[in-house]
Amino acid sequence: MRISHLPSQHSQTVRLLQITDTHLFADPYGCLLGVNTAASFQAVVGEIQSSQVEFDAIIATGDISQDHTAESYQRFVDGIAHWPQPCFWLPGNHDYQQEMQSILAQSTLQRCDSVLVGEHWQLVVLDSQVKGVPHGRLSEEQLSLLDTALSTNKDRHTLVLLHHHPLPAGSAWLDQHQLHNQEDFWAVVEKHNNVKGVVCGHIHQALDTEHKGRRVMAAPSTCIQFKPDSDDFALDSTNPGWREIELHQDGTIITHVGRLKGTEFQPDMNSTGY
Ligand SMILES: Nc1ncnc2c1ncn2[C@@H]1O[C@@H]2COP(=O)(O)O[C@H]2[C@H]1O
Ligand SMILES: [Fe+2]
Repeated sequence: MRISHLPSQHSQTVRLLQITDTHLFADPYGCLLGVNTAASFQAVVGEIQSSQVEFDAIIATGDISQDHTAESYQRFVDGIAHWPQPCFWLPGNHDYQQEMQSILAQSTLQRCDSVLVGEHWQLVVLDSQVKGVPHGRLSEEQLSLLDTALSTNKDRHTLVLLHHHPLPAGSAWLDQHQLHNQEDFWAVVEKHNNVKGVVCGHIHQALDTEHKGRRVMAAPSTCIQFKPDSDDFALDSTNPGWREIELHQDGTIITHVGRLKGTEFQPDMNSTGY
């Protein structure tokens, strides 16, 4: 297992910044359904800076690239390069692992399975990608990695990260692309009492709910947003954004979503998919 450490900083509380579904292209003018994804990503990074969001690490929960190019991954690296904090990342369905592994291994970026966070927490960072299809699945290896991390560090509160949503989000078109073996995932989680939260990307919308007694959160994409509770593909006019997650030493999670202001990154609302 690839294990990283994130020492706790000034206080015992650890603050994470979730950035997800950037869908970047090699082309700086590359657009997804009318939104220039490089520009919206840069705007989100700029807004996080100007609103002085404080965080100890970034978690990038997949779909970093839309075109699988090394340049698109480099664009992500460059976009966060001014931040000295580490970035822990995992692959989404749109990612190309070979390029990811080589480009996202620079400076502060790390692909690891588990992060021991301060004295009280751990992150388990899972790969739910099934090559070439939008839905997710956790392999036996990933399920066993989760099980091992949870039992080895049973005294640490745990936040599990994966790209695909491990519960129905409430939109039929999107739920066909959810984590397909979610019963297997929850069976492992339910064996242990230290999982305090699960964080995913993929659904391009904010979510903060409870499932099987555990907190489940997702963040807006830095580009286009999907309309909640729509059985057919539909975009939402809410702005690109991010999620901030505070991990407290007693196991409490405090979280909120930040978004851009204005109307610069409105997608083509009549799009029917991509
Ligand atoms: N109209 C559609 N119907 C079903 N799936 C779609 C449609 N448009 C896009 N998708 C896929 O659904 C995925 C959901 O989010 P992704 O960013 O992974 O990428 C999306 C596409 O792979
Ligand atoms: Fe996505």
